[in-house]
Amino acid sequence: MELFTYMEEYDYEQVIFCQDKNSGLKAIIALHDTTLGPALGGTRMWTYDSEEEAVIDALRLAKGMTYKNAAAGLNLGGGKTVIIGDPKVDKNSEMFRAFGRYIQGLNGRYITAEDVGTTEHDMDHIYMETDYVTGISPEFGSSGNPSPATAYGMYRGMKAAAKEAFGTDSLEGKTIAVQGVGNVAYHMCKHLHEEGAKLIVTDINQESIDRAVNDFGAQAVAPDDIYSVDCDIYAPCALGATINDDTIPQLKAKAIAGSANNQLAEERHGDKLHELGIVYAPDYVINSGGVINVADELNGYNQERAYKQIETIYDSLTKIFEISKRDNISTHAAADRMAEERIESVRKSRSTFLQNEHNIISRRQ
Ligand SMILES: NC(=O)c1ccc[n+]([C@@H]2O[C@H](COP(=O)([O-])OP(=O)(O)OC[C@H]3O[C@@H](n4cnc5c(N)ncnc54)[C@H](O)[C@@H]3O)[C@@H](O)[C@H]2O)c1
Ligand SMILES: CC(C)C[C@H](N)C(=O)O
Repeated sequence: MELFTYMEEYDYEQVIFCQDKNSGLKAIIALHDTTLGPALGGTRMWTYDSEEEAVIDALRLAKGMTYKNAAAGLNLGGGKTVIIGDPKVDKNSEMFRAFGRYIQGLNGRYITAEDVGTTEHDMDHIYMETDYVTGISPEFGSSGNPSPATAYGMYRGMKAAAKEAFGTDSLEGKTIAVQGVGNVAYHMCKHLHEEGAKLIVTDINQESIDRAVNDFGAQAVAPDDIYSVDCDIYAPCALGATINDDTIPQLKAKAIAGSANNQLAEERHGDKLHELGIVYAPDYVINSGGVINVADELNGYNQERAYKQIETIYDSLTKIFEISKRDNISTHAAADRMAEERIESVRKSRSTFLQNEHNIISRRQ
């Protein structure tokens, strides 16, 4: 891969490779755009087939965070980390402490939190070395694991998508096909079950399936069958790129509303959904509840304030659906436009030189 060519094409600021032989740490921090403020984005730990695949994942996820934070109205830029390794066998506390020291070295340009494969406990180890970490244990005054907040935003966003697709935002009696019932989707399913939705779930982890079947009476299907099940809403909540040339023709759902980052394999798949009249809730808008929640820590965490802001995901999606209809563009293009306009207007308003620029981190003390 021609790394600088890729960085230039999508306008990335910086990529940092971190290695620590003692703990086995191999991490890639990608910083996409810090116009709005320091980059806030989670740390993913995953087994990648190649180093190139890991770099591309970090880059794609970091760009997604720029758009997510901008669309959510946060004064934060976009970045993300991937740690190469199997979270079940390769983790140790030294690894996260070593990683924390690399974050500290960035002096506030990057703030991290959880993502797939990392936990509140891992964030606590990072916190031993740096302040630039959120989603640590609540006893440190933090908001804790962001998954329940992401799930609540997902639930609100799914209602907005239902309103657009079916004319009512009630999910009672609706059939929702959930791919991946991990941290976020489990909490999301709880809200959906309480409202009377029917759930069809899949996962590659049998324990996660059993939990959803036992707790919510969900019907379980094999991983490859989730795309073609009879349902009203498809919720991709595992990893990215599951909306692609193979899966779109199989979908029976009228709406897509899931938590996974980078759901569209390519932008053209979002256009295809628009053509087919499938309501797509752009991933980085509907799944922004977690980042809204951890970002609130930078002001001294207040759950009521954070959840009030998470509620606005419903309105943001409604606005995106309106723009999509008005301008006959896909919903992901409408969301991108909203995020880019915000970044541009702030970029223009920040042209004046300041010796000591104020930013959100200065409020943290
Ligand atoms: N945790 C958050 O607050 C948050 C916030 C925003 C976005 N997201 C995104 O949402 C997604 C889920 O996050 P999470 O924290 O719940 O992660 P998680 O690891 O707890 O859950 C993911 C689940 O997907 C399953 N899975 C993986 N590959 C699969 C496949 N091919 N088919 C079926 N199931 C599969 C895993 O076994 C796991 O149970 C990720 O893409 C993450 O980046 C998470
Ligand atoms: C809580 C956030 C900082 C990170 C989260 N995994 C996301 O993708 O939004």
